[in-house]
Amino acid sequence: MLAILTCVTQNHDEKILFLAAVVCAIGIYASSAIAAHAGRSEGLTRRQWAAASIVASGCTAWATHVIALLAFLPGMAAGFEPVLTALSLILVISGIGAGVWLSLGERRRTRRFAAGAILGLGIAVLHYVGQASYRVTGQVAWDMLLVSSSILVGLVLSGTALVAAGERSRTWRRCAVPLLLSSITVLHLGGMTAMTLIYDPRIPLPDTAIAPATIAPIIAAVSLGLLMLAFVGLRMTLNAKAQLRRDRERLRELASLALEGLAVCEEGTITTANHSLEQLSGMTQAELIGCSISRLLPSLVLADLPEQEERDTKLLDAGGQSVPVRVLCKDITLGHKRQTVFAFRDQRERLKSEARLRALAFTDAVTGLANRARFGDLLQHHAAVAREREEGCIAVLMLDLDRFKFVNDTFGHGMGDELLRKVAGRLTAAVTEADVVARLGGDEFAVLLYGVADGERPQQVAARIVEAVDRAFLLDGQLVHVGVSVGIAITPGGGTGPEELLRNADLALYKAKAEGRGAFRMFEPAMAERMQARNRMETDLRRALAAGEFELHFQPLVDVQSGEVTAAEALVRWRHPEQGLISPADFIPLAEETGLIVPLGEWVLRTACTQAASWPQEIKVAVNLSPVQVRDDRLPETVAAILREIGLEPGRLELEITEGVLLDGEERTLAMLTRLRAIGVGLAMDDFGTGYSSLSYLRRFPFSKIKIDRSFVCLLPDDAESAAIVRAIITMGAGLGMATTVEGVENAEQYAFVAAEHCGQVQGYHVSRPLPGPAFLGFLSGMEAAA
Ligand SMILES: Nc1nc2c(ncn2[C@@H]2O[C@@H]3COP(=O)(O)O[C@H]4[C@@H](O)[C@H](n5cnc6c(=O)[nH]c(N)nc65)O[C@@H]4COP(=O)(O)O[C@H]3[C@H]2O)c(=O)[nH]1
Repeated sequence: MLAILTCVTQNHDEKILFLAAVVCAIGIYASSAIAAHAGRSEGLTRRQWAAASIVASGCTAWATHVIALLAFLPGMAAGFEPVLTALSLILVISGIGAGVWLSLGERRRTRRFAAGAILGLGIAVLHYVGQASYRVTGQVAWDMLLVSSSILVGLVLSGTALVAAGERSRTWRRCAVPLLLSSITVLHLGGMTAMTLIYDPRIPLPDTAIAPATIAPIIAAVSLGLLMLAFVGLRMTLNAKAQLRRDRERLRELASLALEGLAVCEEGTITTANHSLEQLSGMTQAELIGCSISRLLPSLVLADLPEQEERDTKLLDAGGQSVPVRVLCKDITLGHKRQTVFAFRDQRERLKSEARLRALAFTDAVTGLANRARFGDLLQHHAAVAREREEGCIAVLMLDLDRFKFVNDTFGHGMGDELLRKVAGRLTAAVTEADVVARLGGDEFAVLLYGVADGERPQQVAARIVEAVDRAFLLDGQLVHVGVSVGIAITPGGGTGPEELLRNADLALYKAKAEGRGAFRMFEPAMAERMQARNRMETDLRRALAAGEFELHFQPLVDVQSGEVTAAEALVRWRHPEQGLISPADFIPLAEETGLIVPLGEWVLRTACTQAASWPQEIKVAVNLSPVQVRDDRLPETVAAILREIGLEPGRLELEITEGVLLDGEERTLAMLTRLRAIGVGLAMDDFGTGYSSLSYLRRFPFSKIKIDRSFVCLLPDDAESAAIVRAIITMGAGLGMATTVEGVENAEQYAFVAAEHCGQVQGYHVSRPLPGPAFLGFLSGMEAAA
């Protein structure tokens, strides 16, 4: 170290040495400014400026070295061997070129270090080939230890310089030039100190040696070139900075208009942020600028963020709160610099409205209970869990309100909704918080219980529900009674999959309703079998209708006063190819459920009217109408058309309607019956006394006849209560101007009783059983002959 210091201070002309340093500094500035410009350029221009930068670097190193040699004071004549001097220039340009080329785009430090070492090697070769070209009148001796140590240190320094140049950190990058300068200095001064010149007049300077005075102008020209290049570089740098300022300003103006938060980053550090980002992050502009983007987006690996692809993540705001954001990043060139723009879209409102929508999609709007979709999801989930864990069962309770339609039609839909809300409240109160209550639609509710051990808890819950809904509801100041029927299916016997459970709970519900409503039933496998049999029958029924397997029997109605047959009731029969004659009680309910009653009823009506047309004029025909038919708006037109088609007088047709029809909604039924009456047909209230009959019904509805149900007749004449009822109805009918028919008269005593009570007509086995058409005609002839 001392030797180097002595060499610098004693063996060098300090002014020229200073000049070498100045040329070196100018050259390095020119090379790096041009290299930076190359980095900002594209394509061929980029390559050309990169080559110029390499040549400038080589020339800088070479000129510095030669000027430093000129500063050296050997104390004897000295000169430069031209070939080696030129070769040293070529070698240093090649070395620097190779080093730079290898380091371009290289992120691995070891590779960059190797590239830097190659670059350093070029400079070392420059020095030692250059020094070899330095000739004096004497001998040159070398301190090889110093040579090799200066090369080693020089290579390490130049390798480290290129490692630093490629680092992300600005501080490290700033160290690159001083490190490279140190490498050059060490190589030069080390080489100079290692060289010992021994004056020997016997060794003259070679003839070809160029005198220092001759090489000085060449060096001056090269230095001037470097100086010019430095100016060009300076100009380009200033332009680039101005461009960057303009671009940033323009971007800031644009960004201030954006509703989304925007941040422009340079190597992960925010350089520009807009007002929206300030609001989103709760940070001021001053806090944002210079802040690392990772501080805002801690959960995002920025290197993995593809360009132009939105990512949902969390933004950490000033208060440490996570704000859900959607981030989009894009690399842009700003004033020739690669920068990254991050756009932040606040997701809070979107997520809130999505959550609201999700809640709406899974909630029943009327009751606020879970809806069908939500119930289906929960059932699927819990059924899967129950299957996997094999512990605990789940139970599905299907509920159907018994008289909801009546309430809805009578009090209106607003009250119907109110009732549903009240029912929902009672259902929720009847279960625990862990259980799920849902409204599946209309008056259909469902309950899901999980973790049940056996049928005991589901049955207890069902009993509580039946009891709760059975209590009267106060609606618009009126007490309203509705009941509920419940069907229960429990895993695994009642099914394991969600659909199976629902289907089986439905079957149990069907059974509960069929057995009288206001009750609950557990699913039993026999129910499924019965349902299958029912399904088979339905298919059979459709086929029978097409195949003409139905026939009509007629039961005479006798006028008590005259003893003559005045009418006959048409009663349908199904002559099944295998099962023989099937009673209507066995298939009419199914035909009603499936809607098949409409075509079947039309067939009955047409057939009954056709047959009646061939009977004596004074005999009427009575046809039963199902409530389903009465609900059909086209019924009056159908009846009128059939009568017209057959040519039967409307007065000869009597339509029998059960009281149940009146429950369908008074106004609608009244309108329908009025339209039927307008055709001229008679209307009989069938099975009177069994349903919800009231005197007001009889007064309001245009019935021409009451048929007293046979349940009141079977105990006559001995049962005083039955006798009183029958007597009362006959009296009431007479009072209202309606004819009365007593059904189910099976013996002479009953006949005598009703005759004594002045009933109009009698129907029953005592007169005749229902007879096929020809037999009925035979019966009529028989009656005529007897008379
Ligand atoms: N025990 C007893 N029974 C007697 C006596 N006299 C008549 N019956 C039976 O009582 C039922 C009278 O018909 P309904 O009350 O209208 O009751 C009918 C009616 O509601 C329905 N029905 C029959 N045919 C039709 C039809 O064409 N359309 C519709 N919608 N319903 C029908 O099926 C029900 C049953 O019909 P059926 O089995 O034919 O049974 C008939 C008849 O056979 C008697 O003295 N003692």
